[in-house]
Formats: sequence, structure tokens, C-alpha cells
Amino acid sequence: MSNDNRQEAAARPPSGSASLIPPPDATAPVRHPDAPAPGELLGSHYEHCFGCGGLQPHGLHLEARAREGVRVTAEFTVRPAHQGAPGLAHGGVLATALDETLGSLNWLLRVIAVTGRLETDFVRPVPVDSVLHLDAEVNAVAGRKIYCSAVGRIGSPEGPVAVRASALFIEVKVDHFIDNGRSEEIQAVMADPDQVRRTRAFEVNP
Ligand SMILES: CCCCCCCCCCCCCCCC(=O)SCCNC(=O)CCNC(=O)[C@H](O)C(C)(C)COP(=O)(O)OP(=O)(O)OC[C@H]1O[C@@H](n2cnc3c(N)ncnc32)[C@H](O)[C@@H]1OP(=O)(O)O
Repeated sequence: MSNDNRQEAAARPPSGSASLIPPPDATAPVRHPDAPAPGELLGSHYEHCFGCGGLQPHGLHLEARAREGVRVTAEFTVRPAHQGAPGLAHGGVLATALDETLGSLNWLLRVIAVTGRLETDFVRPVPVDSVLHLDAEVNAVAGRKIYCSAVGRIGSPEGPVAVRASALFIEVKVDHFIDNGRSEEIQAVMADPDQVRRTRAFEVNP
């Protein structure tokens, strides 16, 4: 994203409902010292995830890349399977791409968090075969609440804005998934020592 475009995105007034505006005691996000270096791919948090999983045949296969600060970028190619209107991306699919990109920011904080609220502006239609360039950052943190925003541009990081989102993620423990997930998938994940070690490491967030 060019400096001009980033300034334009940053300068827009906070949009959305009151619960997406950080409270006065919110603090600036702090990138974890063990976060992937700027430029590195973050990798998938779960191989069957619809947003980022490599083993999910119906998924979006998003690959988020760490940037400076608490910011990530990702590219999403709109396929024919993602259509809503003829030749155009479905809005719900675009919201998913935004949700996934925003969710990956928590890897830079080294916090496990889920989407509590996601508000999306659909600014212009996104044709099939176009590449949506997503750029997301955490704006503030207040206790377990993580306030973030994202923009998606068509064709290049400097392309026209197609979608914007503001979101609130809520930090959770691993037990959130163990207690609520279907036992079949939870047992499969628990049988993978790498996945358990990776996820548990996030709970000990110094
Ligand atoms: C072994 C296993 C391995 C697992 C390995 C994978 C691990 C890594 C997976 C990551 C996955 C990411 C994937 C992409 C991102 C998704 O798509 S996540 C999926 C979609 N989201 C969900 O399913 C979340 C469903 N909702 C919930 O479970 C619960 O409502 C929540 C969000 C955990 C909150 O419940 P809670 O913990 O009881 O918290 P609660 O006290 O209600 O709220 C805390 C604060 O947040 C505020 N808040 C809560 N919800 C909202 C809201 N909707 N609007 C405004 N404010 C809210 C509350 O007002 C409260 O504020 P304060 O009073 O503190 O000021």
C-alpha cells in the first residue's frame, strides 16, 4: 500500500457501532517479541480452516504475511466458486476473507482470540478472477478486547478500495475450542502434538 493510500485509509473517521470504538483506557497494541518477522508468512492456524487451511478443498486458502507493527497483508483470488451475482464475488465470502485476515493479526500479539463483532462496508463490486489485496492492523487493545480494521483493494495494494471492515476480537483460552468444538475434530487436533504445543504456547503469553 502506498503512503498516500495508507494515509487515506487511516484518516477516515472511525466507522461502525459504538462497541467497535476503543474505550479511553485502551492501549496501543504490542507486537510479541516472538512474532514472525515482517515479510514472513504466518501459516495456517488449522489445516481444515475455511479461511486459511491448506487441506480445505472449498476454502479461500488465504496466506497472511506479517508486516511492521501489528499489521498483516494477504491476497485473495476470487474464484468462480465464490460468486454471488454473475461474475461477482459474494459479499459473505468477502467478509470471510476480511475476518480471516483480521484474525491472523492475533498471531502477532501471540493471543488466541475469536471474532466477537465484524462490520463490513462493501464499497465496490469485486469481479471473479480479480485479486483482492487485504491490509489489516490492530488499532487498540483493552483487556481481552482487540480492536482492529482492514481494507481490501482490487488488483494491487494501491488499487481501488472494494471492502473495509472494523472488528472486535475477544481473547479466549484453548478450552473455548475444546469445550465447544465437535469431539471428532477436537480429538484429531489433540492427537497432533505440534498443534497442541503451538496452541498452548499462546496461552503462556508473557
Ligand atoms: C486444541 C484446540 C486447538 C485450537 C486451534 C485453533 C486456535 C485458533 C483459532 C482461531 C480461529 C480464528 C478464525 C477466524 C476468526 C473467526 O471466525 S472466530 C469464529 C467466530 N466467532 C465465534 O464463534 C465467537 C462466538 N462467541 C463467543 O464464543 C463468545 O461470545 C465470546 C466472543 C468468546 C465472548 O464471550 P465471553 O468470553 O463470555 O466474554 P464476555 O464476558 O461476554 O465479553 C467480554 C467483553 O467483550 C465484549 N463483547 C463480547 N462480544 C461482543 C460483541 N459481539 N460486540 C461487542 N462487544 C462484545 C463484552 O461486552 C465484554 O466487554 P467488557 O464488559 O469486558 O467491557
